[in-house]
Order: sequence, then structure tokens, then C-alpha cells
Amino acid sequence: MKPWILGLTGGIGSGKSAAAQHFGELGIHTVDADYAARWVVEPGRPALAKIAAHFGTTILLPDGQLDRAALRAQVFANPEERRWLEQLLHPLIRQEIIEHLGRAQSPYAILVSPLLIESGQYQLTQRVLVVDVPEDLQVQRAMARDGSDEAQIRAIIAAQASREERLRHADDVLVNDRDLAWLQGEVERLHHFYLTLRGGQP
Ligand SMILES: CC(C)(COP(=O)(O)OP(=O)(O)OC[C@H]1O[C@@H](n2cnc3c(N)ncnc32)[C@H](O)[C@@H]1O)[C@@H](O)C(=O)NCCC(=O)NCCS
Ligand SMILES: Nc1ncnc2c1ncn2[C@@H]1O[C@H](COP(=O)(O)OP(=O)(O)OP(=O)(O)O)[C@@H](O)[C@H]1O
Repeated sequence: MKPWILGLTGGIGSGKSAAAQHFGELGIHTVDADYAARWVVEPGRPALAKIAAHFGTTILLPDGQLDRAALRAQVFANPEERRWLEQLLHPLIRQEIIEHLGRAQSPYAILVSPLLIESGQYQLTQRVLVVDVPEDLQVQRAMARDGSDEAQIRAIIAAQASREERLRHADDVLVNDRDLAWLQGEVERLHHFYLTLRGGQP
């Protein structure tokens, strides 16, 4: 039987990848939109040439790969450039996601995406799990992970759906304001619940 799809979302640094990793350890197939966003700009893919034509070849590293840190600095300082990039990449990312979800063979599969709500990717899912953390903790964890400054993380948060908007779309909420052992315990609790669902519904 084809698995039903759980959408797993949350803002930058909320703990989506940490939660997804544990769902993966429990045998659940996960597809991460951030990975799909990397595949579509690999050297040789048409999107990378379009980005280089638009931003200039200084957006490429000497080995021809996309300079992600440089593009990150540009797009989060300039909403118009961010929208240009999204219009180019989101349809391609969506195609990659559909292809990869189609290969899933676990009882349910997970689409992990920071922009599940904003990009309309939630339409590919039957149920939405939001990883929710207070904004200050989000900033603290994202800064520690990425080595970015606070202003850039706050600019990224400003480009994402608000906490309230995301929670409005949530069927389930995982509050990730404790340690990683707690997060894993919550993932296990949710996993057992999800195994009882048919098509994502009780
Ligand atoms: C700007 C880019 C090159 C920065 O790359 P970098 O390796 O530094 O970050 P990475 O891709 O791992 O993203 C880190 C986090 O930034 C946030 N983020 C990324 N893109 C966006 C965006 N368009 N709007 C809001 N937040 C975003 C997410 O929380 C994401 O998890 C990259 O994020 C990108 O190509 N973004 C546009 C495509 C996109 O929207 N991706 C999000 C998944 S659909
Ligand atoms: N409960 C927790 N306790 C301590 N550290 C945590 C916890 N949850 C996540 N982290 C850490 O916080 C950082 C951000 O988590 P993670 O990378 O999973 O976030 P994310 O939602 O996937 O972010 P992004 O949108 O940027 O991809 C990571 O370094 C992760 O190990």
C-alpha cells in the first residue's frame, strides 16, 4: 500500500532535522526539502546556470558549485532576490520531493520542510506536525549550528511564516524546548500514534 504523508515543519533551528533523524531510525522514510534544494542546483543542472546568469559568476565557488553562504547573504538581505530564487527553485524542489516520496515504502513517509506552509507543499501531505520552539531558543540553536550572526538568523525568521500561522496548520505539535532525549521520546510517542492512523486520520 502507498504510505500516507506526514508534513514535518518548523522554523529555522526548531529541530526538524533532529526529529526527522529519529523518525528515520524508527524505519520511517523521510524526504527533506532542504536536501532537494541542494540537488536542483548541482553543477550541470539548468537552475545553477540561471542563478549564475542572474547573480553573476561570483556566486559560484572555484570548483563550480554554488556558493551557498554568498547566496544566503544576498537573498536574506533582499526580499526581491529571495522571491526570484524561490520562483525558480520551488517548482523544481516540489518535483524532486514528489519523485522521492513516490519511492517510500514505510507505513507512512515524512516530508520535512521549513516552508511547508509558505510554499504550498502541505498539499502533498495528509497530516502536519509542527516542531515549535520559542523564537529566542530558535535563534540560539541556529546560531550555534550555522555560526551565523543573530541579525541573519532573525532575517531568515522574518522571511518565514510566523509561529502562529504555522500552528494554525498543525494537526500535531512537538514542543522542542527541552533536551534531545525528550525530543526523541516525543518522536516515539507520535510514531506509535501515527502507526494507528489510516491515511493520516484516526
Ligand atoms: C539561500 C540558500 C542558498 C542558503 O543555503 P544554506 O546551505 O546556507 O542553507 P539551507 O539551504 O541548508 O537552509 C537553511 C535554512 O534556511 C531557511 N531557508 C532556506 N530558504 C529559505 C527561504 N526561501 N525562505 C525562508 N527560509 C529559508 C530554512 O529554515 C532552511 O532550513 C538556500 O537556502 C536556498 O537555496 N534557498 C532557496 C530555496 C528554498 O526555499 N529552500 C527551502 C526549502 S523549500
Ligand atoms: N531538544 C534539543 N536540545 C538541544 N539541541 C537541540 C534540540 N533540538 C535540536 N537541537 C539542535 O539545534 C540545532 C537546530 O536543529 P535542527 O538542525 O534539527 O533544526 P531544523 O529545524 O532542521 O533547522 P533548519 O530549518 O535550519 O534546517 C541543531 O544543532 C540540533 O542538534
